[in-house]
Order: sequence, then C-alpha cells, then structure tokens
Amino acid sequence: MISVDDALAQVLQLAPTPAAEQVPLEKALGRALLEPAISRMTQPPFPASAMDGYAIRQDEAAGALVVIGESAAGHPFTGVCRPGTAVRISTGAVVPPGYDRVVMQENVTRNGDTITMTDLSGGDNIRPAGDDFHAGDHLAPHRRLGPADLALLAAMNVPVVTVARRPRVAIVAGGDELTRPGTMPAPGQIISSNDLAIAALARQAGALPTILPLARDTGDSLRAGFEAAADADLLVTIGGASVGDHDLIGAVAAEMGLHCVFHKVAMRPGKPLLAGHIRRTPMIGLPGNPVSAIVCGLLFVEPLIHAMQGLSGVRTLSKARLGCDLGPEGNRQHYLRASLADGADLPVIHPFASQDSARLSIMAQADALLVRPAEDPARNVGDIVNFIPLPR
Ligand SMILES: Nc1nc2c(c(=O)[nH]1)N[C@H]1C(S)=C(S)[C@@H](COP(=O)(O)OP(=O)(O)OC[C@H]3O[C@@H](n4cnc5c(N)ncnc54)[C@H](O)[C@@H]3O)O[C@H]1N2
Ligand code: MOO
Repeated sequence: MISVDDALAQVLQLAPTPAAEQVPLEKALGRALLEPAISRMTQPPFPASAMDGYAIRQDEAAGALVVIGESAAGHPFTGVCRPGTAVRISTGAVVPPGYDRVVMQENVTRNGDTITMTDLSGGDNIRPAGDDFHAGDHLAPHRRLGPADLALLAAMNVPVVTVARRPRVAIVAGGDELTRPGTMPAPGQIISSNDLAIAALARQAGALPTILPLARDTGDSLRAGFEAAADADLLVTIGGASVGDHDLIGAVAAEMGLHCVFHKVAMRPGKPLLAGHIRRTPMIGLPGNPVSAIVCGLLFVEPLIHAMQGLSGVRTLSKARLGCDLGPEGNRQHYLRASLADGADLPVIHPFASQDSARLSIMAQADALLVRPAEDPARNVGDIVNFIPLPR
C-alpha cells in the first residue's frame, strides 16, 4: 500500500498537457484560463470623476466659481478651463484638463451659474488614468474564471479567452446488484448511486462527464464498458476494485492494456483504489462502497481533473479544534465524516459516531472530512486537527 500523498503525486502525473480552446467571455465562467489574457485597455482610460459634483481648481476652491459647461459620463466637456470656472460633472465622466479636483454636489451651493463650496474636506475625488490597470497588463493563467474575472476581462476589452478544453470523463459503474434510480430493483439489487456522485463531482471540477451503461460482473460486460469509454480523456470505474471473486476491474483493465501505477492506498475509506493509464488515457478505479467512492473522488479524481485543465491539483487543509476525544489511529490515513460548529478561534469538528463506508445518509450530512494521519496517537478535546471542507 502506498501513502495518500504518494498516490496523489502519481495520479497528478497521469494528467496529459491540457488542450487549449478559445471561448467568448459569455461562455467562460468556471473555465480554466490557459494563457495570459492581455489587456487592450487602460482603466480608467482618462482621469475620471469619482463623484457627482463640480470639477474645480484646488487653488480656487475658496471663492465663487462660474459653471461653464458639463462633463457627463460618455460626453466629455469640450470647452477650455479658464480661471474662476467650474464644470458640472457626473461620476465616471472625464475630468476636463486644467481641473484638479471634484467637489461633490452635497458640499456646494449653487446660485444660477455660480457655485460656492460649503465643505472642502476630503480628497480630490479623481481616479487617475490607469488607476485600475494598464494596457498590456495581464490576468495570469491557471485559474478558474469567476464572475469578477469575467468582469475584469470584459473591462480589459478581451472578448475571447484561451481556456483548457473540458476533459471528457467516462464513468463506468459495475456490479450485478446495480440498477438505475426509478426502476424496480430485483431481489438482491440496490440502486446505483456512485456514478451520479462522481459525475457531479467531475462536472463541478470543470469536466464533461458521461455516465456509461451499468456493467455486469463479467469480463465481456466490463470490456464493453472500457471500449465505450475509448474516446474519453479520463476513465473512472466504480466497484469491483477489491479482492472478491467478482471484483474484476484490475484483471480486465490489465487485459485492456492498463499500466497500473498503484492498486491499494493506505487510506480509510478507499483502500482498494487503483490508478494507471491505458495507452495515454488516465484511469482511476474507485472502490464500490459509496462513501469510499466519493472520498476517493474528492481526493484523487477532482485534483486530476484540475491538473488536466492546468490548474493546481494540490488542496490546502483547513484547521479545526476537536469536539471530542479520539483514540489512536491504525495504519491507514483516516478521512472521518464530521460536522462543523462555530468555535472561539477555530471551528469545532465532531466526527459522526458511525464511520461505515456504506452510509450515504451520514456522508450527505457531513460538512467536512476530518483527516487523521496513519498511526496518529490518541487526541483530546480542543486539539487542533486538519479537515477538508465538503462541497454542498
Ligand atoms: N476480503 C476483503 N473484502 C473487502 C476488502 C478487503 O480488503 N478484503 N475491502 C473492503 C473495502 S475497504 C471496500 S471499499 C470494498 C470495495 O470493494 P469493490 O471496489 O470491489 O466494490 P464492490 O464489491 O463492487 O462493491 C462494494 C459495495 O459497494 C456497493 N456499490 C458498488 N457500486 C455501487 C454503485 N455504483 N452505487 C451504489 N453502491 C455501489 C456494492 O453493492 C457493495 O455493497 O470492498 C470491501 N471488501
Ligand atoms: O476502503 Mo473501504 O473504502 O474502507 O470501505
């Protein structure tokens, strides 16, 4: 068995170089920027007023001034700044050359075309040209584009960006006991849930998942599943990874040309995890127990999908204080399903009493996975521990 850290390093190495594609900004939300986006604009492009009011000259602020025109947003003042004058101005409008301060209108009394300032406290209320960014500045790649990034790119006048192509992820769940949600299970059958969870997790990570037909516990059926996944950028199988007579994934994958990089990780849940590549396509074989599949999905499939888009596959752990005493750990790194509560300095974490890797009802309630290293000694209430927040 290899450690979780070593297994993750091996999995990340399976990621091929991301393929690039160009998308318009309207379609770029959540996509991984692959090349720097270079600004075509300086923002603001001109000294801009930060307030509605009057553009004046600071050295004339004490006296009465004559309003000689207007600079509205999108309609610059075209006249000339002369001594003793002011220009009516709106927020975002060009501050006409010669004026060096904007007084907000609340601090001005106006009588016909004459204004006097009633309060001269505060700054100049002018945003200099380039205050935000300059033409030639760039938004660095290897980030997922969020709403503020899209706004920045639009403001930079970059209408199309180069992003990583979404990895196509084929998901094959196998087992004679499985049937689809909404069907009537035959005796001994249960509903397949894991493939839906892994597809959802893959989609959240930026991939385009496809759930392939359920495979049966036969070599032919599994081979058909592998063949149906031939076009995918990543193959994820679920179940059949362990040692039982019907656990055929390892053997069939080997027949299909799997170069296995590991099979079995020192973790709980998720021990029977396997990974490798078939020709150049990465493959991850998730264990069948539902919680094991989801935990391995979070720990390995999600980072691999990120890496396949040029994003960091490394996750930073969060800190919490233990809400109860815990006994010593065994020889596998343990990911305990847990709930979080507010605490004085850090959140307080309580692992659920049952850690059975078949209990989806507990996994669905959990806020976090409490991470305990292999051979961790007994811990007490209040000790600081690491956790992974779970997506909702
Ligand atoms: N003798 C041993 N038995 C087991 C070991 C072991 O080391 N020695 N490991 C256990 C661990 S740990 C796990 S995890 C499971 C993993 O087994 P498999 O990957 O072979 O998974 P299956 O046997 O196919 O299924 C296990 C369990 O999960 C249910 N399942 C499977 N697929 C789905 C699905 N798509 N949706 C919902 N539920 C699913 C399946 O019905 C079984 O109940 O092996 C232990 N055994
Ligand atoms: O690895 Mo199994 O996942 O402990 O149930």
